[in-house]
Amino acid sequence: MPEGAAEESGDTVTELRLDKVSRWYGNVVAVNGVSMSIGPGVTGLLGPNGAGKSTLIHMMGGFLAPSSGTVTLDGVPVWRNPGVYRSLGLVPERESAYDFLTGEQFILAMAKLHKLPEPGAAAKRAIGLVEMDYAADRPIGNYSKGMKQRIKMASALVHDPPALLLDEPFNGMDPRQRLQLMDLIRRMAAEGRTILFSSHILEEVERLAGHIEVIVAGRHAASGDFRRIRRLMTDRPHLFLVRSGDDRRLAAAIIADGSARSVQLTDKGLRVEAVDFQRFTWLLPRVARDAGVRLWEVSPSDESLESVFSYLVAR
Ligand SMILES: Nc1ncnc2c1ncn2[C@@H]1O[C@H](COP(=O)(O)OP(=O)(O)OP(=O)(O)O)[C@@H](O)[C@H]1O
Repeated sequence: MPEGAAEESGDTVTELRLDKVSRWYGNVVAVNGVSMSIGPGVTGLLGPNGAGKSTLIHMMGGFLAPSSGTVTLDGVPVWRNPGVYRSLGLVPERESAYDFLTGEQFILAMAKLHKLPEPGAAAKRAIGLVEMDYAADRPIGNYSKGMKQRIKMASALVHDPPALLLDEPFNGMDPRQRLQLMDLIRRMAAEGRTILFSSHILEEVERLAGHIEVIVAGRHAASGDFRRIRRLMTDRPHLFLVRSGDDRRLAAAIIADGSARSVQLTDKGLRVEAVDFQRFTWLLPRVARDAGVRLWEVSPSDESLESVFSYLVAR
C-alpha cells in the first residue's frame, strides 16, 4: 500500500511492533529479546506474575526505554517521541493517586494535558464512553475498584487514540465489573482500535482476546488464538509431585490405571509424569479414592515452561 493511503481512505490500521526488545534492571532481566507485532482487535498478553508484562507494556507505551531493541508504532519509534502519545492510551495497573479529584476533573485535566481543542467536550465524551456520567462529579476516592478502572480507561481514551494498552485491567474486579469492562473493551476494538491487555489468567484472555501472546520469565513463549495456546499448554507431559497417605499403594493404582507415563517413588513423594494435564488432574482423585488412599498434595514439580503453563491452565 502506498504511504498515507490507509489514512486517506480513513481506514487506518495501527500496528505496534517489537523488535528483539530487552529490558534489564541491574542484574534482573525483566524482558529478554521479545519480538512481536500487535494489530487491530484485542490481543491478550498472558503470563504469570513477574513474567515481564508490565515492563513490556510500559515500553510499548513509550514510558520506559528498552535496554536494547526497538518498539515502533506504525514504523515510528515510541521512545523519546512525544508525538506518539497522541496515538496511544495506557492504563497502568496501579491505582491513580488523584483520589481528591472528581472523575470529571481528572479527565478534564488529562484532556488539557493533551492540549485538546475542546477539553470539556472531549472529557464528557470519554466519560460517556465508559458509562461513568452518573458518578462524574464524585471524588475518585469514593469509587469502587471497577469504577476506578473505568475512569482510568476514560483518561486513556480522552484523546481518542487508535491504540490502547491495559495492564491487568481486571485485577480485583468482581464478576459483574469484569463483564462490563469486557464489553467496553470489545466495543473499543469493534471501532477498529488496536488493544493489548495483560493478564495472568488464561480464562480471562480466552474470553476476550482474538489473539494471545504468551510471555514466561521475560521471554516470548508462544502466540496464536486461544485454541492453539490451550493445546500448547495441555498436549505435553507434565511432572507432578504427589504426596498421599500411602504413596506405594497410590503408585500401583496410578500405574494400573494408565493415566501417567511414569511414576517414581521418591523420599519427597511420588514423581508422576502425566500425559494429559487435564485428564490426570481429573482422574487422580478418583484413582486415589478407589484405592482407599488419602491425597495430601498435588503440585507441579518443575520450574519449566510446561509447569508454568499447566499452572496457568489450572487457575
Ligand atoms: N523497577 C524495577 N527494578 C528492579 N526490578 C524490576 C523493576 N520492575 C520490574 N522488575 C522485575 O522485572 C521482572 C518483571 O516484572 P514485571 O512487573 O514487568 O512483570 P509482570 O509480568 O508485569 O508481573 P506482575 O503482574 O506481577 O506485575 C520481575 O522480576 C520484577 O521483579
